[in-house]
Amino acid sequence: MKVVRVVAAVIRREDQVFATARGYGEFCGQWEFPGGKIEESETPQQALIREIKEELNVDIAVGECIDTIEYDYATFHLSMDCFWATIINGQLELKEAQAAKWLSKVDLDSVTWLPADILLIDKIKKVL
Ligand SMILES: Nc1nc2c([nH]c(=O)n2[C@H]2C[C@H](O)[C@@H](COP(=O)(O)OP(=O)(O)OP(=O)(O)O)O2)c(=O)[nH]1
Repeated sequence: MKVVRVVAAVIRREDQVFATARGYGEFCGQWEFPGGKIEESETPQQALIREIKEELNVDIAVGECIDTIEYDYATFHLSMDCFWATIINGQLELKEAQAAKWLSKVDLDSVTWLPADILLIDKIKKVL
């Protein structure tokens, strides 16, 4: 099966994390952490800084890796490196997402996550 390597940022502000709803495609309307595919020659951290600038127009500092999520979708295998991140410059703008929310621990179950993200949410809950 095709392997898609993705990187995602769990942007943190005090006890909240920033989630976005997909604005297009197969998973339109479902919630995720901003990020995208790692291009050849990029490190995961470089890919994450680039994607967040493209999608949200802010600069981030990339922190520790939370987990690498491995998940089989119907047509591909997802391998997703998930990092803590903080905004270091700029105001959030939604360039691609249809909606966004800052979620605290008790709000994490209130949105419909992409299937692969369920595995990550438990880890985030332990830290928030
Ligand atoms: N960014 C992101 N992608 C996720 C998450 N969970 C999850 O299953 N995915 C999947 C959905 C997509 O199949 C893939 C990410 O691809 P993408 O479409 O965002 O990447 P991209 O912007 O580089 O690609 P493209 O649309 O330009 O082709 O990973 C998540 O939390 N964040």
